[in-house]
Amino acid sequence: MSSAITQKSDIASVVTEQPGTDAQHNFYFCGSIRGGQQDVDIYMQIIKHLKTHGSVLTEHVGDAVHTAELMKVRVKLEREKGAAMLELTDQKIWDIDMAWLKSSHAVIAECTTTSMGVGYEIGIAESLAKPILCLYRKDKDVAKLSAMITGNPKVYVKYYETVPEACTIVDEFLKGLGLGLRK
Ligand SMILES: O=c1[nH]c(=O)n([C@H]2C[C@H](O)[C@@H](COP(=O)(O)O)O2)cc1CO
Repeated sequence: MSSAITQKSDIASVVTEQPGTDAQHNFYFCGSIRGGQQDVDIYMQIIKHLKTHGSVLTEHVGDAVHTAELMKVRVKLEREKGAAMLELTDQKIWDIDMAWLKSSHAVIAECTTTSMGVGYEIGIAESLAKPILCLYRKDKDVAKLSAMITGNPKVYVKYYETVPEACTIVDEFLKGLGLGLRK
C-alpha cells in the first residue's frame, strides 16, 4: 500500500474519517511489532478473517513488509535528521493509533508475543470501555501471559491452538457483542 509508511500518511484524514456507520464495524487488531514479529503470519490470517466482519483499522500489524519499511524509514531519519525527528514519527504513530482505538467497536489482541505496545493498547482500550478479546497460543507457555491480562475481568482471554480455532473464537466474541456479520 502506498500510504504504508506513515500508516495512512496523513493524520488529519484519519481523524476526520468517521468510521462506524451503521453498516460498518471497525476493529482494532493488536499484535507485536517491536516486541518481535515472529507471529506476523498468524496476525495476517486473523486480520484477514476479521475483515469478513468489518474494517480492520490496524491492518499494517499483519504486514511484515510494511513494518520493515517503516523501520528502514526510522533508521534513515535517525541518520539524517536525528532523534527529534524520530520522536515526531513515533508521536504520529501514537496519535493515529489512539484515534483508531477511540473509533473502534472492539479490540482483538494476539498476545502470544510479549509486546509493551499491545499491553498499553489493551489498557487504553479498557479505559475507553471497549470490548477486548485477547488470544494466546496454547503451545506457548501460558503462564507467561501477564496477570494484568489474565486477572482482568474486563478482558476476555481465550487460548487457541490453530488459526481456524482463533477465527472461531473471534466469531463467537463478535456474535456475543452483536457485531459479527457471519453466522
Ligand atoms: O509502528 C508501529 N505501529 C503501530 O501501530 N504500533 C502499535 C500497533 C501494535 O498493536 C502495537 C505493537 O507494539 P510494539 O511495537 O511495542 O510491539 O503498537 C506499534 C508500532 C511500533 O512500536
